This record gives sequence, structure tokens and C-alpha cells, in this order.
Amino acid sequence: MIKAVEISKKFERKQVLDQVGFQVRPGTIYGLLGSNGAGKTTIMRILAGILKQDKGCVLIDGKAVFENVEIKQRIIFMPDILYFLPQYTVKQMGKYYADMYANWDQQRYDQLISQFQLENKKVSSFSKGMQRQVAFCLALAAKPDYLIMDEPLDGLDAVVRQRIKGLLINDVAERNMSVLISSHNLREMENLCDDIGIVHKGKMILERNLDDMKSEVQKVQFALRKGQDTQFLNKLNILHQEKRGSIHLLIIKADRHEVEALFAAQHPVVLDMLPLSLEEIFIYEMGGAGYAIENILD
Ligand SMILES: Nc1ncnc2c1ncn2[C@@H]1O[C@H](COP(=O)(O)OP(=O)(O)OP(=O)(O)O)[C@@H](O)[C@H]1O
Repeated sequence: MIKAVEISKKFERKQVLDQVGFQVRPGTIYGLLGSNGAGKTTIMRILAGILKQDKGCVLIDGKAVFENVEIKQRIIFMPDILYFLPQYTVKQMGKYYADMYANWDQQRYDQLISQFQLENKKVSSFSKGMQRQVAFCLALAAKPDYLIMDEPLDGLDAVVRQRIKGLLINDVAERNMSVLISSHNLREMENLCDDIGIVHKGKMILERNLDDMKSEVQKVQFALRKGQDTQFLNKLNILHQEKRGSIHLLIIKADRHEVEALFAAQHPVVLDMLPLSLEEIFIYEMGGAGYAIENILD
């Protein structure tokens, strides 16, 4: 378990993080979302033990991470700007990691390198996207318990992004690895993360479990008979409503069965429970909290 407890950080006089707290549970993927300058990289560097917070604490398996060599052996931090040893080839980078990480799996590295069709050339000679793929192969073959990645999917093509997501989900399920991943892009995180935290101007403004979130908000399209009473709607926590002709569209914060039962009892002419994207849920939830998500995320 990674636990950040009320971490605050100032650079010079600027408050960059203000009492940020969250947890990455074992065997789950946590998506840290926020716009440029929100504080994501700073949070990740503190969690990886590279930077020290001014206030609060970071605990990994209950132990402080800063200057803790034993814990750092079990963490891989993939920064947004990658670094490889100059002149090192793909295989040489593997040897370097093998010396550093006790869980290194050479067979897995060889498999991943061939799956990504990476030639054994100097890593610095690869394109940015290919270097990112090498970084993934290294990270996954090191079999860390904790994988912290700063915008790792940026600049990768759709096929590679899908392949990487599949590999991550697999390792999380099989080895109980915990992943913290940052992104600007909510849609990218939709089918990957268990939990999402949105950081804005150094504060955690919303944190949710995605399964809970999806089961708590419903989108209903319905039409009633002419002149039919709509009083029953007053019982609902309506986040958003629209009306086109006789068709009503509602976004409601409630359990699906409750909503279905309530509407079915009115014998509507039309009743459809529609799928909701994560983006829509965030727009309505954050709108309610006074934030316009389109100004916060891509
Ligand atoms: N070493 C530093 N010295 C001074 N200010 C810094 C330093 N590192 C980060 N900052 C400031 O802290 C704030 C948060 O930066 P951070 O890199 O954590 O944001 P981010 O959410 O990762 O942004 P991006 O999406 O653009 O990468 C910014 O205002 C940035 O200028």
C-alpha cells in the first residue's frame, strides 16, 4: 500500500502541494489526473522518494520512503523525461537493471523486447516513443511491487498504448503490483484505473473509485403521457436535466435499481437507461463541486 498523508511542498515561496492525501491499494491502478502545473510530477517524485515533502508523510507498506533503500528496491519510477545511460544498448540496459533489482526476470525482458520488436541498438538512437517502450520493458521485467509512472502513455501510438495497458493490467492481477499513473487525459484512464484522483493547483479536489462512481450515477431518457405529474422527480438528486420535445434526459445520482423501479412505476411511454462515460460523470460531479472539468483536464 502506498499512502500519502497530507503532503505539502513549497518551491521557493510558492505552495506547490497543499495537504495532498490518497492511497494506492495493493493490486490496483490509481490514476492521478490534472492539468499542466497541477503538481502531479511533484507528488510522484515525493512518493518515489526523490524529493522530500515539507509536511505530511509518505508510507509504503507502513514505512517512510525517503532514503529507504530496501523500499526503493521494490519501486520503479518512470519519469516523464526518460534517462538512459549514454551509449548503452537495449541488452546492456537490461544488465544494468539486473544488477539493481533483486526481482529482475531476464526471460521476461527478452520476451518483452521481442514482443515490442525492439532491436538491440543503442537506446539513445531510438525515437522517443521507442525509448518509452524500452522503459516499459525494463520496468516490467524488474517486477516491482510499486510502479510509479509520470505520463507514460504520452507520445505512444494507439496500438502500443493498448499493448502496454494490457501488460500493466496483467501484472496488477497476477503479481498484485500497485500502479500510480499520471495523465492529462481522463478518457485514457477510463478502462485502466480502479481509482482516480484529480489534482488542481496543488490540491486533491476529487477522489473516486471508478466502479462506485459508475454505479452511483445514472443517465435516464424518458417520456411521460401528456399532462402526467412529474412530482416524483423531486425525490431524486438530479445532477443535470434537459428536455427536447416530450423526451426528458436526466443525469441522476442514485442506485440503478432504485431509479428503474421509480420510473417503471410511472409507466412511461419511453424509458431508457443510457450508458454514461467517465468523462460525463466527472463533468456533472465536478460541476456540482464548482469546477468546470473542461478547464482542468483535456
Ligand atoms: N524544482 C522546482 N523548482 C521550482 N518550482 C518547481 C519545481 N518543480 C516544480 N515546480 C513548480 O511546481 C508546480 C507543479 O509542477 P509539477 O511539475 O509537479 O506539475 P505537473 O502537474 O506534473 O505538470 P505537467 O502536467 O505540466 O507535467 C509548477 O508550478 C512548477 O513550476
